[in-house]
Amino acid sequence: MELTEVRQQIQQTDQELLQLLAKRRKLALAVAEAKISQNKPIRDQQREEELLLRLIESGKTMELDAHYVTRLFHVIIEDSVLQQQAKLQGELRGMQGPSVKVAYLGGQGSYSYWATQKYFTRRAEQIIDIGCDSFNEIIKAVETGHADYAVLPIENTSSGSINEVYDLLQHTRLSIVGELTHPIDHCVLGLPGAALNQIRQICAHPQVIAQCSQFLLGLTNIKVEYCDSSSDAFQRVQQKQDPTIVAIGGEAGGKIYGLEVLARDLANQKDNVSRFIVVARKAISVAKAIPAKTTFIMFTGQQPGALVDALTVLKRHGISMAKLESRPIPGNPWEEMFYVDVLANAGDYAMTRALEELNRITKFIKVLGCYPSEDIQPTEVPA
Ligand SMILES: C=C(O[C@@H]1C=C(C(=O)O)C=C[C@H]1O)C(=O)O
Repeated sequence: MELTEVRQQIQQTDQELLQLLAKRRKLALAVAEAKISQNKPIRDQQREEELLLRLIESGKTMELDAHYVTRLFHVIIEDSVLQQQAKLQGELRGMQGPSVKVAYLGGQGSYSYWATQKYFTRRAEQIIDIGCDSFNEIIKAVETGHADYAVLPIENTSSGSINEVYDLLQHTRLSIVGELTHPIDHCVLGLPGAALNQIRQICAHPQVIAQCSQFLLGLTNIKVEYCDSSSDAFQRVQQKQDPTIVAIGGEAGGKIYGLEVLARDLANQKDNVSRFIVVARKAISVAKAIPAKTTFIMFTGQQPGALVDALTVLKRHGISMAKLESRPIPGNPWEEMFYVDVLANAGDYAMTRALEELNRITKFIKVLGCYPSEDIQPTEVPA
């Protein structure tokens, strides 16, 4: 067969795959409706396990190996669960009418830009993206009504918590209404013709520098220029037109600015993933059929055992903690505000009781938001 002919057949097959994926998505939404009327949880891992085992067996008869089949269906099932969750929350393609205005760090091509697209594509027909130069400006954009939502990075597997964002959350009346994780693949990006052994200057956001610290330690005589965002770094490299100046950022983002990859996989951790939060002026309540997270901040005072007592309240109510972070309280040297993420719905009986008790024993407590958990752990099946 001729190359062009085979390629045509591949194209036709891919088109059929897309149609089948779209059909499967629609069916998953029909399942969500049935679950809503029967008051059933969205996720059913037993069903997922049965389905995966059946597909693996059937794949073997077609010379498709188990690993390949499992990987593909993890992605498909994750999408299906997230579509169903968005539907149940009443957010699917109509979060606030047809379009949403979203504030985020940088411009087109920054990591926050991709996270914004990923989160809101499911939820709105049109995203009006409002790029900002700082986290402070992002918060202000939503507070003043200039934007409906903000997307903010809160932690990263290589560099840990993003303190600036934690500190801003202490002083805003905005609520956390969503979360998402997004893989962050750092690359060195330069003008066409640039070479890795000739670079003299690197432009990058300070968070990116922190996440690639080990790679940067191996370089000598290179100036590092801090930028407001990865897209700001790309823009600077594009404007300077000097092949010895490069940026660090994501490949897809760099492409928008005509930059090419000179090196990849720069992050200290192999799995470099950022968690983003979505904030809005109005808090939401999360449907019971969806796994929820609640984030609150508390000041316990410094008496012996104060934090243990607070955490014991969670333990007594059977509430699991996903994260505990402490940050200084401005104006009160050496006193700390604790940030707590728990795997619970703020509207549940146990959580309401726990919050009431915490209210009594702490000096200050505030719920920053309750939101659907988008951390869909894949169902593993025996090999
Ligand atoms: C579609 C369903 O909902 C979820 C998604 C599944 C899927 O995409 O196959 C399977 C089980 C559930 O976790 C279902 O329950 O059938």
